[in-house]
Amino acid sequence: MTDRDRARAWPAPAKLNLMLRVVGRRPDGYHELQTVFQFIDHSDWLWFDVREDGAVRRLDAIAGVAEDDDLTVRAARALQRATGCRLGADIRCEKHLPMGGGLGGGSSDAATTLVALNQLWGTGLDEEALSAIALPLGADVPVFVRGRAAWGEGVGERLEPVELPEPWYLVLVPPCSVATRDVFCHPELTRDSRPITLADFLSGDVTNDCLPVVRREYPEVESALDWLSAWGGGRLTGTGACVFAVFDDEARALEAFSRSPARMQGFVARGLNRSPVLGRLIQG
Ligand SMILES: C[C@](O)(CO)[C@H](O)COP(=O)(O)OP(=O)(O)OC[C@H]1O[C@@H](n2ccc(N)nc2=O)[C@H](O)[C@@H]1O
Ligand SMILES: Nc1ncnc2c1ncn2[C@@H]1O[C@H](COP(=O)(O)OP(=O)(O)OP(=O)(O)O)[C@@H](O)[C@H]1O
Repeated sequence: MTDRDRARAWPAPAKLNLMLRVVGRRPDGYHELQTVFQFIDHSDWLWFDVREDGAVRRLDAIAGVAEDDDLTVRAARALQRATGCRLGADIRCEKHLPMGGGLGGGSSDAATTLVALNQLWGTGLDEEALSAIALPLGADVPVFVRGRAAWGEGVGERLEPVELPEPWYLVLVPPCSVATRDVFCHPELTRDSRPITLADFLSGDVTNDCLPVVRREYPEVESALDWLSAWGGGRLTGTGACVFAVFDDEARALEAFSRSPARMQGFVARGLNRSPVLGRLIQG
């Protein structure tokens, strides 16, 4: 990335679900969850050039995702529809976050697009209005728009900001992709967990109800979790495939990563209670 590119780039950070309980199912098939979201400083990067002709174009292809299905393009068009804005955009996206990884990469790309174009187009929507456009794009998009670590309920749209420790995480990316829909459709998914409180989570209840199903269906996830057990235990983010372990300092996380088997992809990242998108927004 050149210095000029870096100055104009917008981050789309990953999230981790530090716990995930499935506490019910709505009539439309969506699942009622309890979860805790925290951002990490590992991001996709996006660039926007405003167009006067109203067209929305994606300049970098993403394998397996058609331009009209791309969440950045859908987000830009949703913002145009909601505001009547006649401007368009050329959108570039440098992907670093794995797809189907449970890191929310596509959702974060969509949220950054909403926040950035709201500023660049001068459409002036507040956080509440942007979140309302975000939810139909995906259950994870609102938390990225709001940009604060949160306790989430409903399908993830009822969000309460939380201040958490900001430890270091070793995130392993198993060589498989997990479709969120497949996990939520699985006959053996536990759907009636007892709801807990934030205090329960803070005192150590970090269950992810998707784990037993994902562990069984994806041996690659199981072996990453087994390997992390030597480092205090691994957790699944969202519906996977990524798993993570928590460390007090970066050096120890890097040491663990350096000892992981060669076939294990991954990275070390810091937990963040504020999304870097908020900082980029202030910068203009
Ligand atoms: C698992 C999480 O990542 C936790 O943060 C999210 O709940 C998933 O969010 P997402 O990837 O934005 O999910 P969406 O794109 O809205 O939904 C994908 C599919 O997963 C299922 N789905 C998703 C979320 C939810 N609470 N219940 C569901 O049953 C639905 O079948 C849906 O068709
Ligand atoms: N810009 C985009 N980046 C990534 N995926 C996209 C994008 N646009 C659409 N998609 C689609 O969204 C799907 C989910 O991608 P995403 O990166 O959000 O996975 P994920 O991290 O597992 O999501 P989640 O944690 O929200 O379940 C992809 O498989 C792809 O088909």
